[in-house]
Amino acid sequence: MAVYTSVSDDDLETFLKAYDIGDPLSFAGIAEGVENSNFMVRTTTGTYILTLYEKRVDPDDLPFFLNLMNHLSAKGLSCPEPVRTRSGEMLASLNDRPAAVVTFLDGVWHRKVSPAHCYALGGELARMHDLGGDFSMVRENNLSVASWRPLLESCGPQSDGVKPGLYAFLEQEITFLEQNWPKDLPRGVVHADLFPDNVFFLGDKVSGFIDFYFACTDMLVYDLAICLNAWCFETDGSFNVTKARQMISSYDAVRKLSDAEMAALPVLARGSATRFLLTRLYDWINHPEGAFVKPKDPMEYHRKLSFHQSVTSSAGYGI
Ligand SMILES: Nc1ncnc2c1ncn2[C@@H]1O[C@H](COP(=O)(O)OP(=O)(O)O)[C@@H](O)[C@H]1O
Ligand SMILES: N[C@@H](CCOP(=O)(O)O)C(=O)O
Repeated sequence: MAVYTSVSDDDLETFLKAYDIGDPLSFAGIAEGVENSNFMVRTTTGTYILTLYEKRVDPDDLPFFLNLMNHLSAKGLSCPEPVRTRSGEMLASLNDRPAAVVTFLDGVWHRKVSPAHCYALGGELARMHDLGGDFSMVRENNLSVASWRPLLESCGPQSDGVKPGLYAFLEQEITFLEQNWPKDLPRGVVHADLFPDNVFFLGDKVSGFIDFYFACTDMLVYDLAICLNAWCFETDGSFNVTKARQMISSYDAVRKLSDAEMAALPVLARGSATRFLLTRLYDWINHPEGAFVKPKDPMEYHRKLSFHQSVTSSAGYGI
């Protein structure tokens, strides 16, 4: 349940007076999500999402996220569009939290992913990268390779309580990644968390991307590596090469991948698996007793990382 901060009907009514979106008809907290408090607000003019940004989001990053969604939606990508207040602001404040209202996207996300979904995702991801090409703001990826060793150190010896030998395994992997991380690949705006729960579909077509709160400036093909991890493994841990081939080929049809980008996929997939293993491990070790958001399983990403360690070229991904 991701509603950390409650909002009363009176608070909402007063808050919405700053916007030109009509009068509230209904208002409900949204159970899904983990980072922020989200509410669905129906008004006389339509349906909107109200987000109150919680402590894991740095308020200084909010202008990047909101301007990015504004930029991409103006260019025709289906993603939440920040609604401005009557005085023209995308960012407001409610109950001592930074807050924003964005447009509601139709569609559902799929727990059971098909090759057709992967095909649709690859093309839309490439389109997002193209449309982000002239976005002028920059936000460095604070969860990239330079952050992994300090993150592991902050997990400390408790890591081995999750799996014996995990600390040494990760230390060795991080050393490999620090030495082999690509430096000269095309960069731009990446979503950086495009998991199935952040991609809505209507039928087999992508109807929108949500949750841009890890978006940053990084190697474009790193986003594809994140998607290979999040979309192409089966629940039994096996890698589905058909899904990977569908995703990579549809991406490549919209935005041509260079030989260097293709060749970098295995190391980027290792890096992406390491990133999610580490953040999940940190949350697993540090989640407060009785917290209502269940931490995600770090070992899922240990298994994914072990698979990528066995991949020697992009042929391992069906291409
Ligand atoms: N623009 C939107 N349109 C429709 N539903 C949305 C939108 N934004 C968020 N949601 C709903 O809220 C849930 C949580 O949103 P998300 O941004 O993933 O939260 P968090 O950042 O806390 O993980 C989503 O799974 C979806 O159900
Ligand atoms: N996708 C990440 C966790 C971030 O959750 P989200 O609800 O903000 O997408 C993971 O699976 O580790």
